[in-house]
Amino acid sequence: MRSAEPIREELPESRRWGTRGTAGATFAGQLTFENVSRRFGRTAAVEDVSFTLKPGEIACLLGPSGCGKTTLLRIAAGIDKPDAGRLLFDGQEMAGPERFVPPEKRNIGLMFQDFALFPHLSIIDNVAFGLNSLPKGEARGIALHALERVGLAHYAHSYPHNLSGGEQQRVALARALVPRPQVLLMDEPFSGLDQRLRESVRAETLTLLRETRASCLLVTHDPVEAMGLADRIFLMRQGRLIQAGTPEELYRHPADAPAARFFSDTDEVRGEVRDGLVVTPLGTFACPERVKGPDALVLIRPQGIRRAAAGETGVEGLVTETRFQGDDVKCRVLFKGLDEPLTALLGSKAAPQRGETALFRVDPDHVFVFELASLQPI
Ligand SMILES: Nc1ncnc2c1ncn2[C@@H]1O[C@H](COP(=O)(O)OP(=O)(O)OP(=O)(O)O)[C@@H](O)[C@H]1O
Repeated sequence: MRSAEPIREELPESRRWGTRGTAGATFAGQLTFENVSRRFGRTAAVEDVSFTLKPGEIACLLGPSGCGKTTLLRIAAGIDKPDAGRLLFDGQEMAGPERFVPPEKRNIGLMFQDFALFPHLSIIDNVAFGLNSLPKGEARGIALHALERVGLAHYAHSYPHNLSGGEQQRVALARALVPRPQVLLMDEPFSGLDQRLRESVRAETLTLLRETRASCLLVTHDPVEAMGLADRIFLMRQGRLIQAGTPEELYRHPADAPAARFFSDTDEVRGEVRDGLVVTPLGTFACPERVKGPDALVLIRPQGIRRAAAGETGVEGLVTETRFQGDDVKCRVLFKGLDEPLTALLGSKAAPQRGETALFRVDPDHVFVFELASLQPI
């Protein structure tokens, strides 16, 4: 049903979201967690976490279920309070021993995984909901502009149940962005979407976030999603911040063995530390200073094992299993000196047959050496 009310008014420049590439006047906020802890009974949901989300940055809180990501987001939003430590917004204390600023005074936007659109409100009224301090006509004008930007203006007078999951997600994003929050907090915003849709909605979300210039802290348990979206990743485990860095830093230089395992499949072999090197049946690798020996845990990514080229030396391995995967073939290769085969991801054109013996080389960029004690799973 179409409303008779006008929904478009001339907007002052500063209230417009703006068309692609012409973001309005929002100044991105900086969010600082300073030694934040939160307990629930005997559970330490968050323990002594410190980090800063920089202005305009898109960062992911990444970690397995129950590691404290949502608790941190709730503390940032003001839905929950820390037991210890402080939360600062642009240097001002929002939560701490002396002070608590309520959610509505924080200029922080929130978007949760179930989108939480109001079923009884039209799409345009859902988007205009957070603009209740403005006259209705102006609020609807801004909402319509935001809907145009996410390509859904034609649904302005429909209701949430008429829209697909991906469309509802875009409406929720428009709703979260129209009040021009300085920081947007998103909790698993793509988890309700199927795989194919997820990628396109994720790309669109990234474009919109860059356009509106809001700083964004996004919770996910999916390392691929975090690497595709984030300027920086904060990796959490059991309530603690394990590592912070760019996706490349975390992927190439994981802080510990569970962090390496979290970012991709790995096989593990034991190495012997000798004169600053670690010796394994697959070759000798540099040994980082943190590993004292005499034994070391060596993690090898499947993409780090390749076939030796003609004339190259290599380690002999027997291919015990092959699985075609399109561009790649996943092989299980048994090397001399090891009890179990390792997984190698080989280009399908160069892949050996099952039962074949071939020479292999291991790329040190995909090898990570840690103390042997680091067997704890993430
Ligand atoms: N209100 C609560 N009462 C009791 N325990 C809680 C409460 N909220 C969180 N916890 C516990 O705190 C820990 C961290 O929970 P949190 O929801 O922050 O983790 P998460 O990383 O966001 O997990 P998920 O990805 O499953 O949402 C968990 O052990 C959880 O059971």
